Amino acid sequence: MNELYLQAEEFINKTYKELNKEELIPKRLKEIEHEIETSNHYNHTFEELEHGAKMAWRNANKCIGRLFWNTLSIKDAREIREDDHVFEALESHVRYATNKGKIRPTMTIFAPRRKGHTPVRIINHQIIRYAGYNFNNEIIGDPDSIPFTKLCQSLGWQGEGSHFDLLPLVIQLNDGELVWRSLQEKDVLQVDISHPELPDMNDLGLKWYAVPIISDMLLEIGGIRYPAAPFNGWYMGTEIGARNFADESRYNCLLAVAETMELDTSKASTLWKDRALVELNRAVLYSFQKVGVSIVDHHTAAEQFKKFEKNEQVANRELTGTWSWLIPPVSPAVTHIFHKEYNDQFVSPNFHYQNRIYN
Ligand code: HEM
Ligand SMILES: N=C(Nc1cccc(CNC[C@@H]2CCCN2)c1)c1cccs1
Repeated sequence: MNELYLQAEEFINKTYKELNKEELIPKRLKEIEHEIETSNHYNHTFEELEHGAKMAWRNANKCIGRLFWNTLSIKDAREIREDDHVFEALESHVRYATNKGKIRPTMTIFAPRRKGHTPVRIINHQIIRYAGYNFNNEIIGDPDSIPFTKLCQSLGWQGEGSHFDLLPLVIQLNDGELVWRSLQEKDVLQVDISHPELPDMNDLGLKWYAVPIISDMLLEIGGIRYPAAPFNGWYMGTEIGARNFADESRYNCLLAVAETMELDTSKASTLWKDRALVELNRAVLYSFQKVGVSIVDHHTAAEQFKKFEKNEQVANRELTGTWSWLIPPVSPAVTHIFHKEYNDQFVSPNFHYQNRIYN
């Protein structure tokens, strides 16, 4: 029996049951069987695409934000074939998702792989991200972006060399040459980081973008693979405050924060790193909330995840998760997640990593 048909059958049965449309299953499976026989492919209806994308989020084992899986907004971009229209769809995604700060979880889905070809690929890791440079061992910007920044420069893009240069969009159509275009600054909401009690924190000149939009993962639904399906939610504060700003291999700010707090950094046992980390994370949450940009603290996120666990039990679905990714990087053991185990099994529909064409 055809492997693609088996995956389609499993997806249709599960989906139409969840949508209370079981009576339509036999007819739909006949249509799909015929389509696969004649073209070794089948096309999802918008409803199948929409629910499949929501199921993929629900099955994302590393995601603590899954309580809201059923609220995902889907933009159908499967008919887009020209680079100008791809760029327009991405800029439209940024504006729609940003929503002046009241972030809307959104996914734009471009054409699926067919006959070994990839109609659209987005090369960026995230739609909005800062450049990274290594000027003779002087590191500027986000070190994580150094390889992609070099690729952009090789395509003719030039940054200003600041710590927060917005990277351009880079796409590939039909496995062809790379095409790039800069985002419009006015579309990119960014938040200046200040502290509720420590005024000197402003002098660090820190800021971050409001909307994280992952654009390099492949979405698989019922055996059909969508290599370009950028998706966004809102940030959990620790992603910015405990990783992007604090990792030594990222913006490496902890010592600078400790110095503005006039902490004793002479020995580890003063726990100066922990005190700087907490205040930096408080500053991130305070700054986003002050300007009305959606963000969640790691305690609230863990409580929401607990509600998700309960909902899945009531829905009679096996919960799957990746413990090491679900625990937050700040105070993990004060969340319930730390104290339980999770079944890290893969369930389709889901997301997959895919090869990076730069390094
Ligand atoms: C709505 C707010 C959301 C929050 C607060 C949230 C939070 C997170 C966090 C903190 C991570 C770990 C990221 C890291 O440590 O680098 C994560 C991973 C992930 N999330 Fe969510 N998420 C949200 C929405 C979404 C949406 C809308 C999708 C897709 C439709 C999604 C899919 C994923 C996936 C696939 C991963 C794993 C990424 C990887 O393997 O690198 N999340 N999420
Ligand atoms: N809040 C978010 N964070 C998030 C989710 C998935 C993946 C990522 C990026 N993870 C990889 C980064 C890059 C180095 C280590 N972490 C961030 C969301 C991004 C898109 C939807 S929600």
